Amino acid sequence: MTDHHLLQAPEVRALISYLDHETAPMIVMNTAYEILAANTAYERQFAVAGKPYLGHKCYAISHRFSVPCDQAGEHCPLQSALASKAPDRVLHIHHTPRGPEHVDVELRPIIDASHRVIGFVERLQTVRQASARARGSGLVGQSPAFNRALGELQRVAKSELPVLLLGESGTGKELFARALHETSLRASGPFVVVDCSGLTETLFESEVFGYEKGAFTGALARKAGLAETANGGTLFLDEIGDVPLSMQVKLLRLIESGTYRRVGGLETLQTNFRLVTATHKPLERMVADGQFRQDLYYRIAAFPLRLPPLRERSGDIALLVESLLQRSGGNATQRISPEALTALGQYPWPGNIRELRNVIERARLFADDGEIKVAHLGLVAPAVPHSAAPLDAAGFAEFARTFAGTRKALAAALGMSERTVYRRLKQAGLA
Ligand SMILES: Nc1ncnc2c1ncn2[C@@H]1O[C@H](COP(=O)(O)OP(=O)(O)OP(=O)(O)O)[C@@H](O)[C@H]1O
Repeated sequence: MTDHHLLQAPEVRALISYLDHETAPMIVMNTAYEILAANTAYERQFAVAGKPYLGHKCYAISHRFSVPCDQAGEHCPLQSALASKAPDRVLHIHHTPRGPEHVDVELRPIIDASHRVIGFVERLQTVRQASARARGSGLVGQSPAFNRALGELQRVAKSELPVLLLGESGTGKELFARALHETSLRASGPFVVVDCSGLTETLFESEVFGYEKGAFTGALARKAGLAETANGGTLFLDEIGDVPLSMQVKLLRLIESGTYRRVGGLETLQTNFRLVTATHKPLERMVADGQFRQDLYYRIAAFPLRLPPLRERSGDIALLVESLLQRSGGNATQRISPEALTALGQYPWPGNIRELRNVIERARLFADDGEIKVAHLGLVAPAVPHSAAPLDAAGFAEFARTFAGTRKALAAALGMSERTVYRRLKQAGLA
């Protein structure tokens, strides 16, 4: 059902031959969502052998949907480009010959002489800084909450705007900061991390600004500060909310003018970095309470990017667990039982991914037969909330037999009273 009329228009044929020399994968579509043409880069990266795509709907090819994205709960760039007659951009997960991948999609309408949209050119760019498949390192995720954060990261990365990452502890702020750097135009420059928590005023100053020989006892040689090391790259100030008030003014000057002085030095030095900061603290409230300078706050908060806590992206837990199991230091053949995965999905994760990592690393030590079971997780309530289907006698006995904690912990994990647990243990012949 290819739109031959459009395809044969000389302008479109010229366009197709032009696109073929583009290094980015590109396709031409009509307003009925059908792929009319693709360039060589698309063919190479996205075409599946033996699976034709010409004349097929974009949503069927890229998403295996039977309806357009907007009817499947996702944003459809074609719909909005059609309505606005202007380009639209979105981050989607596409099926590729390699499996699901994050793809940055930009769609431009082709408009005819009477101002009608007659087709589109779509440019697809695979996002390499995050994976929608299990991977032993780096950012992984594919839940809507994760995709939203990643989409924002893609938007801001290529600008020079300072980014403020907001998220609870263990939500991956450092990984996001690194991904931002790697996506930015400074990717070939250094990525320098300063952990501002627990640094005293003097330590902060000498770490960030460096010092001259003899600036203080023990300063035996001149030392470059991290602001200097970050020249040409990205400076990531983690836990910016912990920077002492007295240091905030020096930091502000550094950020505003790129100038600073080493401790004990007279010379004003110049550096040039992209600033990324992160905090789990309520900075706005700290500004209101006088604990954080307002001018510094405005300076760093140009682009606040909220990282979702794990409980808002529980759809990613299986993917994260699989990724953690691929990490070195353990037995790569280990698996997780479906029940254990369900229990992980119901736990609230106050410590986020860091806590998940610790739970999995600990559980691996107990999984003698290669399978991580609920009891190995050591989760305390509400791992199995009251709303979950009650365990039958066999399920209860299996759970109780393999549970590593005390009877009290068992009761908590099952959301039962200790008396009920005792009664059921007796019934199962376990007490
Ligand atoms: N999306 C993700 N995919 C894979 N691993 C992740 C992801 N997010 C976080 N992690 C892992 O979780 C752990 C915590 O991440 P990270 O240190 O970046 O968190 P953080 O928010 O900076 O924590 P804190 O605020 O406590 O410093 C790390 O082991 C990291 O590799």
